[in-house]
Amino acid sequence: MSDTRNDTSAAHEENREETPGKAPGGTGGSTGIDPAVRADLTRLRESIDNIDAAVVHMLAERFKCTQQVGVLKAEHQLPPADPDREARQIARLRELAESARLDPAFAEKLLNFIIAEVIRHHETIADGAR
Ligand SMILES: C=C(O[C@@H]1C=C(C(=O)O)C=C[C@H]1O)C(=O)O
Repeated sequence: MSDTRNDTSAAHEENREETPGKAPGGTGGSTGIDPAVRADLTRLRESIDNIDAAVVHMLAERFKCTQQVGVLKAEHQLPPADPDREARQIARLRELAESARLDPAFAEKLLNFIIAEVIRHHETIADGAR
């Protein structure tokens, strides 16, 4: 069978005996890892941590803006969701994702996830204004 997910070869069975997440052939943890590989992993993980921090800060700023939009909408009896605006944002984000070599479907899912939370906030703000 060519589907490696269903591979029952001896090598595959051997790999399955290793603890998931641990380097094969060593004592486990980081002790068996080549120092050069360890250094690369550390460097990359430091960048990942910085990026994750930037994402959190950017999201926090975005939610500060959307909260203000929610207050404006509640004050002027506007609906929490604006599907036309969302469609334009999704089209734009998909294009940006493509040029950045990010999966556009993933970018769309992420934006929809964020927008759903924003709409929930706007509904809460509107409920409080009633
Ligand atoms: C923030 C707004 O409210 C909602 C949330 C959006 C968003 O998070 O980008 C976009 C459209 C609306 O459904 C808005 O109308 O601009």
